[in-house]
Amino acid sequence: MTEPGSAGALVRLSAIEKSFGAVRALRGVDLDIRPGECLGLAGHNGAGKSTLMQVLVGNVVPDTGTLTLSGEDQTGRYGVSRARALGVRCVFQELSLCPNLTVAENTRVRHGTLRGFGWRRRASALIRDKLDEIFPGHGIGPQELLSDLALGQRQMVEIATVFAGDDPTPRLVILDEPTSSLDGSAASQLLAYVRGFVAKGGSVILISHILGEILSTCDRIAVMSDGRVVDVRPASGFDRYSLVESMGHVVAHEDEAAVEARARSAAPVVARVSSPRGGGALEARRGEIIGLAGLAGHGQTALLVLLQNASFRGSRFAKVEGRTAFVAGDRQTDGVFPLWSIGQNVTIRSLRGLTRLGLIDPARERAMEADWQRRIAIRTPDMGNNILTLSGGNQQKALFARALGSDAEIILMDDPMRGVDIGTKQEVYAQVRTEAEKGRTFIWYTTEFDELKSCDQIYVLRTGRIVDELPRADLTEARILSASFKEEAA
Ligand SMILES: Nc1ncnc2c1ncn2[C@@H]1O[C@H](COP(=O)(O)OP(=O)(O)OP(=O)(O)O)[C@@H](O)[C@H]1O
Repeated sequence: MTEPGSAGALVRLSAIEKSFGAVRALRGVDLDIRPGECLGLAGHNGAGKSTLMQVLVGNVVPDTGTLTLSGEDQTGRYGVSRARALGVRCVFQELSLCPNLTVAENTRVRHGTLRGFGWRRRASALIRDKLDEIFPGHGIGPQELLSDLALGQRQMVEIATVFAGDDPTPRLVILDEPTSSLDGSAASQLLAYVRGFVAKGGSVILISHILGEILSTCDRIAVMSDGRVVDVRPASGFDRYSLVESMGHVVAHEDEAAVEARARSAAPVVARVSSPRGGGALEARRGEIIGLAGLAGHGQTALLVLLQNASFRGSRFAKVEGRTAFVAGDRQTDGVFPLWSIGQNVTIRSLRGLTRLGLIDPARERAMEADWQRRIAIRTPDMGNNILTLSGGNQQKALFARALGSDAEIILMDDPMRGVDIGTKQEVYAQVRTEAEKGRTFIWYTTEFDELKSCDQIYVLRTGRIVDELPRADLTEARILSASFKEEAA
């Protein structure tokens, strides 16, 4: 689908095909990227977006097709170092920095020219300046260990290392779901920076499941489905609904997606956290969907972990009445068992209920796997495949299936919709609501404001304390932002 008027393309991909065993990830992709433009790339989980980007950065060699950069055919001689030398850089969906190195050391790993006497000082200055430029007020020190940073901060470092340096100057930067673990404020900072970068002649490919940011930031949008580019238009030619339609989904209007505001039920309290660090207390009643909001890294994950631990060992600060399951947001570190199959990853939390005569019954295990593959649309030809053969969003679905399919009465969700496509999100929201109506309780940390509309009661955290509590009926973005920033504004 090469468009007219694309003669000056920086990159041209033509008829690109790639299969992984039986899976045809790319089925003849044609796409141009122009200098000075931000191209949005949208599509369902498993559509082939990340695979296409892996071709662009030289990690994956296509089976057939051609890649042209600045008019020069790269076929047969393209790889990671050539891509880098030509100014192609990428922020991957799964963060790729080394957790046991500092921010500055990670910068050194990415930038080979930072060698010789004084490299540490130069690396620190390079990353500090870029972080200051993209994310003013970030609060990250170059000598901090990556493993000590919150997920959102790690993502900021990853983004800053990719834009930093001129060895050579980045010409095309691919951002694969860059805002998925950033809070709204950091996400806006990044998108403003992207606009500035393309205004100076750089090119950006922005992959995101958050359609608002694609629509507001990109000049053109390409939609992928089942390994093909099925639509390319100027961003002004799409709105939220036509974009979702072109991805092959039917979108619910926001009002339908939101939970109807209702008075707080008189059901028994099943989870209680007493005034962490001197703030307000949290109470969750049976059948409620509780939202946790606030800037990323302000204690929401710690609160969920406290509840999870309290359900096993008890705690002075939290009381939990019932079995819990945890849906991790940081799937790489806390979610998937990387050596196991997709099916094993789904059933692990439910094995006790799948036994016969004290042994795991393989037939019941397979039945549960098949049931959840269907219910949550995990795209794979075989649930026996390794979990890492799934696209990022499909891995996240498997983690949902693990929790929802378990016997847990309280589901703790740590910003779990990262990377999940819009169609699946709507299905999961509906399932959460149905399960809550049946009496399950959800405590749900989210960095997406729209997801708070699915909650009954919302708590805002700042510096580890609960600083505001509001029912769904009082939810406004202004109120969440004001509670999140009050101290800084004072
Ligand atoms: N290394 C691999 N081995 C086997 N299958 C793979 C591999 N990498 C990708 N796939 C498959 O290729 C297809 C495309 O995956 P890809 O990650 O490109 O999708 P995506 O559009 O980026 O999805 P998401 O939005 O979930 O990130 C999927 O069916 C995935 O399971």
